[in-house]
Amino acid sequence: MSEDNSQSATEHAQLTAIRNQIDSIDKQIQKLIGDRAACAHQVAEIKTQGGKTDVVFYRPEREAQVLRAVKERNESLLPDKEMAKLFREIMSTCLALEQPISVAYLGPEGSYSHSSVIKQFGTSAHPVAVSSIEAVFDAVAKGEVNYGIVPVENSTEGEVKATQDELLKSNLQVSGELELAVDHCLLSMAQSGDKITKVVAHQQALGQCRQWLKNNLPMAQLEAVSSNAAAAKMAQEDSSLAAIASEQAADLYQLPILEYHISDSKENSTRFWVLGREVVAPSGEDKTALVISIKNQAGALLEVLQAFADRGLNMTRIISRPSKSKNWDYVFFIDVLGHQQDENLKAALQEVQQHAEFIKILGSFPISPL
Ligand SMILES: O=C(O)C(=O)C[C@]1(C(=O)O)C=C[C@@H](O)C=C1
Repeated sequence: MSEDNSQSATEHAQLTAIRNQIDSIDKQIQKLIGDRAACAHQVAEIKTQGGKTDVVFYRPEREAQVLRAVKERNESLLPDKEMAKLFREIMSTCLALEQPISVAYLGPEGSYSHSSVIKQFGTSAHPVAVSSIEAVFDAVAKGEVNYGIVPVENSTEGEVKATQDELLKSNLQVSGELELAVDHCLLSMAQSGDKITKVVAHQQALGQCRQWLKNNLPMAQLEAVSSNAAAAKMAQEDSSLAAIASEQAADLYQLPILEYHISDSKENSTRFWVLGREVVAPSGEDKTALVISIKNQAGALLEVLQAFADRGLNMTRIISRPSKSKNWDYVFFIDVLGHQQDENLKAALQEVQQHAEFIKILGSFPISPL
């Protein structure tokens, strides 16, 4: 036997041994996942006992606690977030066993909103594409879907005005929050960059990759289209085109990724909110979103801010928007750490009420562990 062969025989024996170990571990994992699913089934029976019909199966506060615990006890070679993602998927299938969950998002398929549905609910949820942010609110309010997901704020572009304006009118609850890295890729059927004559993408994506395009595809024409997902569809049919879109869009439209991470700012990310019809219980690490209009008197806004500051409550965001009821009249959207059932936040909100003409709690929800 040559040295090479003997080496590969040793390697073969080593691989066989470790693969046997993997097989045995997989068997145990499978058995335990099956046991976990049986528990979820029992949870559903408990939730529906006595013939209850208005049952809430999805419990974001519990999911956040499970995922935080997974990250906390992780001592493996896998990063905390990757380990949490695996459990995100396990819970997604367990929840689907209790009740299939439908989630409306701003389509088309392959958009960043679509990715946010999968990140928050896992792949067992049913994403339902609708054509506007207003339509997401509508679908949840009418009970056509269980939940909705809307973009709230982009790290480079700022707040999403349509979402803020709908929140002001709506009676829905903000039930969750997640942040999604907006990491653009260049997708094309072309064999190489020099075969690309045109780059298609949503105007915003073209803007976010302007420098990269100038440096790497200086000769290509740039064309703005309705969405990045629509651009991916076009690139699928014409190999002289390249689209800017997400890795998920590449998967969906079966387009090769010629280049990853082409955004000029590597930190570009969007925050999304989950919209539901139920109030979410405290998870231990929560945030509360509210909207207020203040009395037209000197120092009223300062009094509001003071009510939070006096109690050591961390305000993570404040933005103003026209109230739309009177010219030059504004409302303030405020995010503060804590749950509306926490004693100190409750007291702060009562004090805020004294200085506000109007106050609406949009919801308390878990800070995302993902
Ligand atoms: O604890 C519950 O209420 C469950 O329904 C179980 C479970 C899980 O798989 O852990 C599933 C779905 C919920 O969103 C939260 C948790």
